[in-house]
Order: sequence, then C-alpha cells, then structure tokens
Amino acid sequence: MASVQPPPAPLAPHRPSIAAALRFYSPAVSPRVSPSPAARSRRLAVAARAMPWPHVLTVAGSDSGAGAGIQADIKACAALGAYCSSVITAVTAQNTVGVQGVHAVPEEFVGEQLRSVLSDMSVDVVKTGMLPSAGIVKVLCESLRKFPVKALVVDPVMVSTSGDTLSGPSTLTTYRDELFPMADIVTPNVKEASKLLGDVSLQTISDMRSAAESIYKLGPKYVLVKGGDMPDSTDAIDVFFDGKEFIELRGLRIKTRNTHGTGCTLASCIAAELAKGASMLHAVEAAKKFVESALYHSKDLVIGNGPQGPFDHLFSLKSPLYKMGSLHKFNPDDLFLYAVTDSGMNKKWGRSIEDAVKAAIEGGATIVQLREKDAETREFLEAAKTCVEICRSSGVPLLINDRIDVALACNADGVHVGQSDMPAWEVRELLGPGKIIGVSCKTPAQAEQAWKDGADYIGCGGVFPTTTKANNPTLGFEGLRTVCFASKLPVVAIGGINARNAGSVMELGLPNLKGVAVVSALFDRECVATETRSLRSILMNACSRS
Ligand SMILES: Nc1ncnc2c1ncn2[C@@H]1O[C@H](COP(=O)(O)OP(=O)(O)OP(=O)(O)O)[C@@H](O)[C@H]1O
Ligand SMILES: Cc1ncc(CO)c(N)n1
Ligand SMILES: [Mg+2]
Repeated sequence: MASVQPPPAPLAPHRPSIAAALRFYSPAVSPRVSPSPAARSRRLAVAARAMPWPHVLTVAGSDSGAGAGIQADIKACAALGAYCSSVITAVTAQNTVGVQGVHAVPEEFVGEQLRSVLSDMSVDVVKTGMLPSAGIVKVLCESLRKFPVKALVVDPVMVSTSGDTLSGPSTLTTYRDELFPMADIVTPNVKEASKLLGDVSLQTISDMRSAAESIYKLGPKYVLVKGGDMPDSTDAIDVFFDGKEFIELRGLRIKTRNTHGTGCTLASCIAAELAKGASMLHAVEAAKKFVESALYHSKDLVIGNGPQGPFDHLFSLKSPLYKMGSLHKFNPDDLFLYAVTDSGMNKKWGRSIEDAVKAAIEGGATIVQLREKDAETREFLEAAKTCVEICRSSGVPLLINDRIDVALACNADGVHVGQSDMPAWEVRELLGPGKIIGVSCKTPAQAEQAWKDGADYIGCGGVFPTTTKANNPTLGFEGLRTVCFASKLPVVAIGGINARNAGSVMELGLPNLKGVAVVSALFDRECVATETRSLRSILMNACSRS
C-alpha cells in the first residue's frame, strides 16, 4: 500500500527571543547573574552622582482641563528640566468655564502616596498646590518632618480664578500655624493674601507690600504676593519680600484669555529652579519670566469655550527659534555707552570684529551692536557667535543691526532696526518678549510707533553730521530734545558723537536720554579700548554736572 506522506511542516519563521534581542541592544545586561540588592543600590548611587536630575514633588489637585493643578506642575517642571513626581490630593472636574466638581482624596491615601515617593526617590523640593482639607495639610507636615527636603514652596491655593472654592476656610489655621513656618516661600495671589489675613482689602502695590510683611511674620523665609489679578494694572507686578527688603517684580501684562494655571506654573517653576540650585530671588525671577514668555507664545491659542483657557508650557518645543536660556532683562542704563561696530573701519585698522568688541568692553562699553552692513553672512554669523560669548561673559548685552536671522542664529540679546528694516512688532513676534529691540527714530510719531510695537528703546539721530550714514538728515539738539520729550521709551543719542561733543549731549539733561551711541569715535581709531575709556569718563563727568 502506498503510504501517503504528510506534507512537510512549514519552517517556523526565525524570531530571536526578546531576551536575545535585549542582549543584542544592551550587551551589559547579563541574564545569568542578577546583582545583589546592595550592589544594585551602590550602582544606582553611583549613577545618581553622575547624572543628578533635579526633582520636584508636587502635592496638589488634578485639573481635568489640564491647565492648572498637577498637570500644569508637571509640564512646568518638564519645560525647565526638572523631574516632577506627584501626590494627588483631590480630583477636580474642571474646564475653561470653571470648576464643576471636587473629589478629595482620603487623608490616609495622601499619606500613602507621600510615603511612596519620599521614602524611595530623592526629592529636592516639595511644591504644594490645592490642599483641600486641614487633615491633608497635617498629613503633609508630618511627612515633611519625617522626610525633610531642601526646600518647600507653598502656593496657598484657595479659590480658582473662576471664583470656585478649592480649599475652605477650615484649612486657613492649619496653613498659618503648621505649614507656613516650614515653608521657604509662600506665593499667594491678592485674593488669597487677603483671605489669609482676615479679608483685608488689597488694592494697591503698597497694600501688597503690607500683606507680604504680615504673611512673612507667619514664618516662611520669603513671601511673593502675586499681582496677576490686580485690577487696572498695565504691568503684571508681584511683590517679593525677604524679611528686610521689598522687590517689585514687573513683567509685561500679556493680553490673552489664556491665563488659567499661571499661579501653579509660577510656583512649580520656582521649585524647579530651586531644585537646580538657584537662589530664591533668581528662582522667582526666572519663574516669572517663564510665565510671561509662555503666556506670550500662547496668547492666540484657543481651547474650550469658557473665559479662561490654558497656555502652552512647552512652547519652546514648537519654536526652536526661541531659546530659553538667553533671556536678558533689559536695563535702560545699559544704553550709557553704546558701541556700534563698523566692518569698514575694522578692516581699515586691521582688526577682527571680535577684537573690536573685546576692546570696547575692556574700555567700558555698556552695550554693543554689530552693524556689519557688507559682511558675508556665514563669516558674520561665526564672528557674532564669538561676540555673544565675549559679551555674555562680561554681562554686556549684544545686539545685531537689522539681521534678525543672524540674531536668532547666534542667540544674541536683541536687534536694532531702522525705519526701513522689518517693523519692530514683527521683530517682536519672531524674537519673543525676552529679547531687546531698539528702533531708530527721528520724530515723535516714530517714537510713539516704536513704543506701540513693543520696542525697548529708541536711537535718536543724527544729532551731529556723520560720515557713517549717507543721506542722514541732522536733527541737532532741538530735534533730539523734541523726540526725548515725546518718547515713552528710553533714548540713546546717535550720529557724529565723539569725545569733543558727547559731554554737551549728556549735559542737556533731557528726559529719557540714557546715553550715547558711537561708531567712528571708537572704531575709527587706533586704540579702541583707550578711546572707549576716555569717552566713558567724559560721559560720567557730564552726568555728574547735569
Ligand atoms: N496677563 C498676564 N501677563 C503676564 N503675567 C501674568 C499675567 N497674569 C498673571 N501673570 C503673572 O503670573 C504669575 C501668577 O500670578 P496670578 O496672580 O495670576 O496667580 P494665581 O491667581 O494664583 O493664578 P491661577 O490663575 O493659577 O489661580 C504672576 O507672576 C503674575 O504676575
Ligand atoms: C486643581 C487645581 N489646582 C489649582 C488651581 C488654581 O489655579 C486650579 N484651578 N485647580
Ligand atoms: Mg490669576
């Protein structure tokens, strides 16, 4: 009988096992010997020393709309390079309209979450947000006594901006008596500050100062009273108090509906900066700048139909052009001795742009502008990058004339534009709020426009006839006076200014006039440092006379 042979079994496809694949990708992993717990923790300790990761633990409520609360905290820390673990104290049903419901997590379970994180992970800074009951505040205080951390940031969240209660009056006493004395900083908004102090009225900056002082007496090392919700103020002003001195932190008030979660974000950013090692004042300043920038970059986003939308904490991922590390706070006094380079003059004297900048700074220039009208882009960019390093190490801002692309590529501190260059508001769109923008103006109308466009200062001239700029009408002292009186921005005088006439310009004592900008008087000379030094002393003498 002919036997019927079964067909051969199909070949199993060759698939390496997962273990084999893992061995392939990470040859250091040995499947045979698992390290002892002690060896493992030694290895982890070594790794932790090699790669510290600043760690913030947020103890706060969840916001289902993800604009505030835990969600804001995690995004803010991520944006600033800190790890953020989270202990959830309450779950809220919340959106851009308001808070529809609150469900507090049982105290014991808040305690369990705290134990899980604090007993295992090396937390640097604890930040608190919504703490819905006195019991939860007490549990937190106990955990912090058991597991101390480097710093405690307390954002005493009580009412959402929509007016909904997030933590009732029963927590007030526990906050004041138990948590504040353990806090490094407490950050109430004006409504919270008022509640903490028995419903005092807070209408003015001076009221905010008194409130900061009274809250300081409750035990924290620093207090920040936030003025985001202050009525009728064109700036966003917060008051910082360290027990001795008050500092008013002023920022641009960004016109946007997307301000939900500013408070949570600010406190988390302070915590992240502290975890990275910043001093308290620096942490607060950096946090405020971050909130301002995030609001600015999110001002036109739309999510939800309610009156208060969320903003984008991770805006810098979308805009690679905008680099966070370089925020330069503009100080109008920097305009005092403004050195403007000129490629033709540098060539004539056989020096590089970099050497010219170094010499000007050595002589005491307070701000530098690279005005390289006919340089090749690539060569200019390379020089500009070196100049940024030179200037940054001396604390002198560096601006680029006209070339927004070069300014972005070299991460300069700002740009100076003329009337026929890109309009200042477009420059602001591209550079963001952290960069310095100057505009050349000859008339009060141009000065007004520069202010409306969001410029930081104006350059006014030519005050005297100049060879640096062709067809440039001379304004004289009268023209300068007219513009200075009309300007809402600080002014730097420019055009034909040199050692002989600089004193007479400053002696005019004009309002808003902060200094002089010079080209030839510094760079069309053999020794730039010497010329800068002598011009500086002329200016200082003139200012002491006027
Ligand atoms: N429109 C704005 N433009 C710029 N900065 C703002 C604006 N609104 C608030 N800020 C800043 O945001 C930070 C948080 O302040 P705010 O007073 O809004 O806190 P909050 O009311 O606790 O916030 P939340 O909306 O989360 O409850 C402060 O530094 C404040 O100056
Ligand atoms: C959960 C939560 N925490 C804090 C705030 C304050 O903005 C909020 N609205 N929601
Ligand atoms: Mg607010």
